[in-house]
Amino acid sequence: MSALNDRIPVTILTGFLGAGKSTLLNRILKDPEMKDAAVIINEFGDVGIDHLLVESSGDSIIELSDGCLCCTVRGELVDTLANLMDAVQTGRVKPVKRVVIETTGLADPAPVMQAIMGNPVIAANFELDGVVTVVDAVNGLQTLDNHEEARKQAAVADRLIVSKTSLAGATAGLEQRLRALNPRAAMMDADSTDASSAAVLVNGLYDPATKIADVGRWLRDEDGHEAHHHHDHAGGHHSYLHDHHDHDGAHAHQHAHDVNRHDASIRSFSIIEGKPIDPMALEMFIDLLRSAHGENLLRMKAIVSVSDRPERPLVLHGVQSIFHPPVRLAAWPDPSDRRTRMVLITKGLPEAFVKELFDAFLGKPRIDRPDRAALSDNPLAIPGMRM
Ligand SMILES: Nc1nc2c(ncn2[C@@H]2O[C@H](COP(=O)(O)OP(=O)(O)OP(=O)(O)O)[C@@H](O)[C@H]2O)c(=O)[nH]1
Repeated sequence: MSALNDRIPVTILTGFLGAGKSTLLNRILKDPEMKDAAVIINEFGDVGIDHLLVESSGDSIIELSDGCLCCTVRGELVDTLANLMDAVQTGRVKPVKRVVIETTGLADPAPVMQAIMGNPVIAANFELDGVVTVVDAVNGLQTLDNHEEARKQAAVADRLIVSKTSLAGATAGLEQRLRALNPRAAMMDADSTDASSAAVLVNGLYDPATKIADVGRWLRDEDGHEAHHHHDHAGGHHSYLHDHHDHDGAHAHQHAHDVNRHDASIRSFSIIEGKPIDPMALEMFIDLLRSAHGENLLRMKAIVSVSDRPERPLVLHGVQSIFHPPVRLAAWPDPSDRRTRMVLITKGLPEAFVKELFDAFLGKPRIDRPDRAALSDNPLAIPGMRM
């Protein structure tokens, strides 16, 4: 076990769904100071996409396999940090100077923070250096109104990074709201050089006393919480150093659902398609989803095989009603898997509904379902589905 002053600094990078965490992380990882950093990504859903899109130069991305919505993955994070320490100490991986943990957008940050500060074995080897929270200037105010997790993410931050300012109008209202939640955090624009250098991760030992009083309470509450929160993950596992799992099989989760953690109407699911998709059908599907159901679509992330250029996949990002410009990758990140994979997080928008819509646009025949033309004429009408 290392001496306390050798502890590895850990930064938690958080922010609500689609705020721009991975975008910021990709920029920061280009800083030479990040050469010996390990990155832990906690991704929602049963199909990992983030690890394909975060560009790390070394073998340093650890994917927490299961960001299932009703779990905090605290136990898995503790195991991962312990295994990382073991791998460093036994020389299986090169020394690590810093760890960055990118949480899911729905994460309550308190249990993640407590996993580092409250576990004696972890706290002997790692120290929480700071929390960096990304807040999206376009959806930020509404998200803070609607989601407690987002308010907590902002309140615990040492640095508040406001993203997408070029897409938003005035940000004074958002800044005021953030100041009320967190009077002392440094606030910066995601486009600034300060935000994209490794220095943004360096803060000094985390100090809850610099935050609003609620923060200390959340952390104390969290200390007692784990004892009551039971997981039994049939597929519970983590991987590291690019040893990514295939998540396509059915994920059998059995755990006591903690209803206080998340809004029960929030669901995550994925769509996988083996055949390349006609670009027109894709555009119509996305357009309908965005325009008719955008407010229930908290997040959509996809890597798509499009029939016009199947060798160059398209990456799509939807955040509520905003779809960011799609990006064509030069090649498939993992050439052995060229399937379209879409991960969605919805609120009150059933999985079956979205899948039927997708199948209809793909022209997959089924007798009891309207075809693409009928859906485009009347987007809300799906027989048997009441929204
Ligand atoms: N214009 C603009 N777009 C941005 C900015 N930051 C992020 N985006 C876009 O927003 C979308 C989502 O960004 P991500 O970095 O994947 O967001 P995230 O917070 O990691 O998303 P989750 O992990 O799913 O919660 C992408 O299409 C980005 O290109 C920004 O500062 N300006």
